[in-house]
Amino acid sequence: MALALATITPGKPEIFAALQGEGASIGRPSVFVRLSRCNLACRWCDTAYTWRFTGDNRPHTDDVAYDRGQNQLTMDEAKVALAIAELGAHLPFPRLVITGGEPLLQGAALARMITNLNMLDGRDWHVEIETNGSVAPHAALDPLVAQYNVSPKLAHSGNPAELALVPERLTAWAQDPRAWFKFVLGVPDDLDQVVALARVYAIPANRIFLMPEGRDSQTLRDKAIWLAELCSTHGFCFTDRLHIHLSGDTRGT
Ligand SMILES: Nc1nc2[nH]cc(C(=O)O)c2c(=O)[nH]1
Ligand code: SF4
Ligand SMILES: [Mg+2]
Repeated sequence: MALALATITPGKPEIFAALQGEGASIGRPSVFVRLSRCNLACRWCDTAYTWRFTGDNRPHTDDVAYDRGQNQLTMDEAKVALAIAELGAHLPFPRLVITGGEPLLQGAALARMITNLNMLDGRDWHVEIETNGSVAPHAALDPLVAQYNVSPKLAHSGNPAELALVPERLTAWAQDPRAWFKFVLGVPDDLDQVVALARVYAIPANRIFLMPEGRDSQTLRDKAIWLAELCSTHGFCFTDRLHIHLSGDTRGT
């Protein structure tokens, strides 16, 4: 059985070790696996190579169409588990961040992969899933997940709200203590939507992170100035994008 993964270079799966760069676990040493495919299409998506394949003309700031054969790789679940175990063998607290794309589109295969990983490693990995929050986790996957990093997409993403903001899902995440919310803001006015969602779905403010939208260090610094101020005023948490400051917008980091 297989997973569709993103690639670092053609033929090389995007599985790597790095510090978690965003959110509640920022700075923690982790192994990452990036899955291919997404159900949304954000204009400013920094991983459009996971979904914007040739023939997909949905709007994106880069307007690049990616060759599927070069940017997507089908890999046996057992081999994915082995690659993760090798990269994490030295970690005293094994943490796996599963990202994408939208990883919850491959929930059943992920459940098998994680079960395999825990068995072959002999330790129970702390699994975090980065999700856009519009897809329900597969029943077999959910008990294997310690943390959901839920990033619902606001209007500036360009997605229709009925695709990006699914009421039953937002209600469920708000009630799940494993779920941390991470809202990407482009301009200060985007905050109004966060405040409205937090109110409608009763999302606790101490589980809400605001993150600047940007793919280079200077943009993040510029936006951090007003975003940090908004966090202080409204009682939300701030998160930077550590990996962008360290490595720029680079695959496998
Ligand atoms: N270091 C690092 N941390 C991350 N946290 C979330 C990431 C993502 O792309 O979802 C990411 C990533 O791509 N790299
Ligand atoms: S939900 Fe995430 S992976 Fe999908 S298009 Fe938006 S930013 Fe990209
Ligand atoms: Mg990212």
